[in-house]
Amino acid sequence: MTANPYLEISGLTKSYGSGDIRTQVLKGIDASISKGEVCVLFGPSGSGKSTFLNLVGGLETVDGGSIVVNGQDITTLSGRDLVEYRRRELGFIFQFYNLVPDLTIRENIEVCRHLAKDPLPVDDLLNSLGLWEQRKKFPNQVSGGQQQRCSIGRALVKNPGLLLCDEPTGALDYKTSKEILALMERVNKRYGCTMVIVTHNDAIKHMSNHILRLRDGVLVEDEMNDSVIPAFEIEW
Ligand SMILES: Nc1ncnc2c1ncn2[C@@H]1O[C@H](COP(=O)(O)OP(=O)(O)OP(=O)(O)O)[C@@H](O)[C@H]1O
Repeated sequence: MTANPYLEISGLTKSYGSGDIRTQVLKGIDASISKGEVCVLFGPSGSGKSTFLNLVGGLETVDGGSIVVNGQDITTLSGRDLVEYRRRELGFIFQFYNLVPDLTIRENIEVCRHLAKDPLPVDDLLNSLGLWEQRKKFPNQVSGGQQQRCSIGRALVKNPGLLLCDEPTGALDYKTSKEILALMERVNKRYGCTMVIVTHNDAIKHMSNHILRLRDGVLVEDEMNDSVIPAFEIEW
């Protein structure tokens, strides 16, 4: 167990369906993630990675177990409290950017600012994400990598404690993927947010402090990595 965990998961279970077609997707997961860690979650297709992320993100309800985030068991929350948890504590980054096409890059980031009590300054974010020159453009006028930078900005502007990333480089080419990973590394250092990254890309483990691996709904690997390699030096 990690001392002073930021995210502590105990006995987490989840199934879908009912009767004969009931599938047990998560079969009792225990995991502890410290504040500021970059944690990567691997596993074959169908092993339960997205389900895990959705439960931690409060997007789905658990069958059993607890998910304590920053001292609060989110499995006991409902309605407004759950909305408040997602607003206050979480940023989501997905494979597809889901930007609003009619808003500029700057506006796509700004639109989430009012959700937070203590948002980050947008100009500062645009600069640290390398988007200052693109700030007045619309999503279809910038590259895929720049759109992903913008979606990272949208997740970050709320100043979340926890960034949940589902295949953040899945739609990007090799060079752009490395740039985005390097950016996430800088973001983690600069803003101190804890990251959980779901990916199929095994190379990402080298830039992570903590490696989790699911197989068929069971956690089969839970290792700390003491020799983190900067994203730009990783080859795959
Ligand atoms: N809403 C749902 N209803 C029924 N079954 C579901 C639902 N969501 C996920 N599943 C099933 O749960 C299992 C785990 O799915 P999940 O998406 O968590 O896996 P994953 O490891 O993220 O896979 P991938 O790498 O392909 O995205 C799969 O068998 C999937 O079909």
